[in-house]
Amino acid sequence: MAQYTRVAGSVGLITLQNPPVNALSAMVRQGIVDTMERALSAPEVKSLVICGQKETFCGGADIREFGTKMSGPPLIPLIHAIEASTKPVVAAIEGVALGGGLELALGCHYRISHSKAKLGLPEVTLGLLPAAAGSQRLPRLIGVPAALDLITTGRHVTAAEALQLGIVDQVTDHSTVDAAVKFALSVA
Ligand SMILES: CCCCCCCC/C=C\C=C\CC(=O)SCCNC(=O)CCNC(=O)[C@H](O)C(C)(C)COP(=O)(O)OP(=O)(O)OC[C@H]1O[C@@H](n2cnc3c(N)ncnc32)[C@H](O)[C@@H]1OP(=O)(O)O
Repeated sequence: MAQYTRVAGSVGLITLQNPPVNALSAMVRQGIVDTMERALSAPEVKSLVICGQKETFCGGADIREFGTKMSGPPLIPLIHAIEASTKPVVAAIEGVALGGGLELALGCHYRISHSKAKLGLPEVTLGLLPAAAGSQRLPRLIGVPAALDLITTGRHVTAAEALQLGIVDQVTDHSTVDAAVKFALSVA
């Protein structure tokens, strides 16, 4: 699921909740759809932050759903709706942003990362390719050679490398959610 709260007066905070790594289960995807709708329809909300509970952004597809019947909202339109949002959306990345989790962050307008976070598109290690437009959004963001390296190796990058490549906009050693809320207030 995803929890919705309003912080700092005008920031809608969406917190992914699916232990242990806030993977994109059907319930989490439905939670994102519902909380995005709520935040977008609230006139007092001027910008949004998406984070994960317990200092982990998102580990991607929920491996516990592999081999089960697909249910819940598909990821591609969900991420497109975030990207198309008229209110700026900031991803607050702690722990990991992997696979669909990084694709979700790439659909946000800005990304703030904790210095200890790891980011990557490990789909290739599962015999897959990033299928929620990560293979389009990442090259647009950082260029084709760097994106191809990440997509074809599946390697995880540190926050420092993600900043240098241009995947994230800011790295913090402190509270990532606080930094993202401050950033969201500044771009609203
Ligand atoms: C047909 C139905 C499919 C449903 C698809 C619906 C749509 C989904 C949308 C998009 C799909 C995109 C594709 C992907 O995202 S592919 C990428 C999937 N993610 C991964 O491959 C990450 C795998 N995990 C790891 O690399 C590591 O576990 C890591 C997150 C780095 C954490 O490492 P570490 O700190 O060493 O801890 P553990 O490996 O021991 O893991 C701790 C516990 O977390 C559980 N875990 C890890 N990843 C997932 C996950 N993706 N989903 C659910 N659970 C996950 C792991 O099993 C451990 O659990 P436990 O402590 O109970 O053993």
